Amino acid sequence: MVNQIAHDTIIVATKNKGKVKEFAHAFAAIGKNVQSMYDYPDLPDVVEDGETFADNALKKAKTVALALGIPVLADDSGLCVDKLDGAPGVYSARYAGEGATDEANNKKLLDTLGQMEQGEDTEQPLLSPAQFVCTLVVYDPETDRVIQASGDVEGFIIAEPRGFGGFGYDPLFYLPEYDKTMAELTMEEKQAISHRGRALEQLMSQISRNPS
Ligand SMILES: O=c1nc[nH]c2c1ncn2[C@H]1C[C@H](O)[C@@H](COP(=O)(O)OP(=O)(O)OP(=O)(O)O)O1
Ligand SMILES: [Mg+2]
Repeated sequence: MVNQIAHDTIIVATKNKGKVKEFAHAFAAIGKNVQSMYDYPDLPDVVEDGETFADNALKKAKTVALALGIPVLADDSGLCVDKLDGAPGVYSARYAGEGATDEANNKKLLDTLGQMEQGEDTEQPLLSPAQFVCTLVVYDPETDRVIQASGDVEGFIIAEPRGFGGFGYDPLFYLPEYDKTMAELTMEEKQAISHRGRALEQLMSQISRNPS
């Protein structure tokens, strides 16, 4: 990548428009454009069958980088809920089934937690601790070099969605220190504290410490 950081355009192996917006915003700050898999319609599909975020991120970065012949960044991320023993985890995107919408995944999460709560003596429904987790991988097809970075953020799942920013599970992810959900933060605020923002910071510092 490191090569790639020298270029004006960063290619991100994603089809998630929410991620594309966040990366575009982050890289604009250092004068870089972002392209995604939508800019290269003939790319092969990537089956995300890894057991970890890192496995899937590497698979996405490598598949697209080998197809294009240049370094590529990929993001694999998800929501881990304590009460669900870390689920949906790497299955976050398809929690409610293959190709599920964010709305369907959010509904499934609330239904699942709601069912678990029946019979529980709880005053505060659904304040289940949870983490967002993100692993970023850059793969350079010329050198076979891999750079990996991760980030996470702690919060709580709330019973009613709040806010219209962000994407995915953001409206259900409550941050007590802000008294807001992730979907009620501005993009700058989200970036400063999110799993993706933290992973990106770690990635950039690795690259600046170890350029090639
Ligand atoms: O900041 C976030 N705010 C809310 N939800 C989030 C976030 N970050 C990941 N998530 C959720 C969305 C999706 O359900 C799953 C990611 O799955 P993941 O496979 O990495 O991404 P994806 O399939 O949407 O796009 P792609 O693989 O093309 O990058 O975790
Ligand atoms: Mg995916």
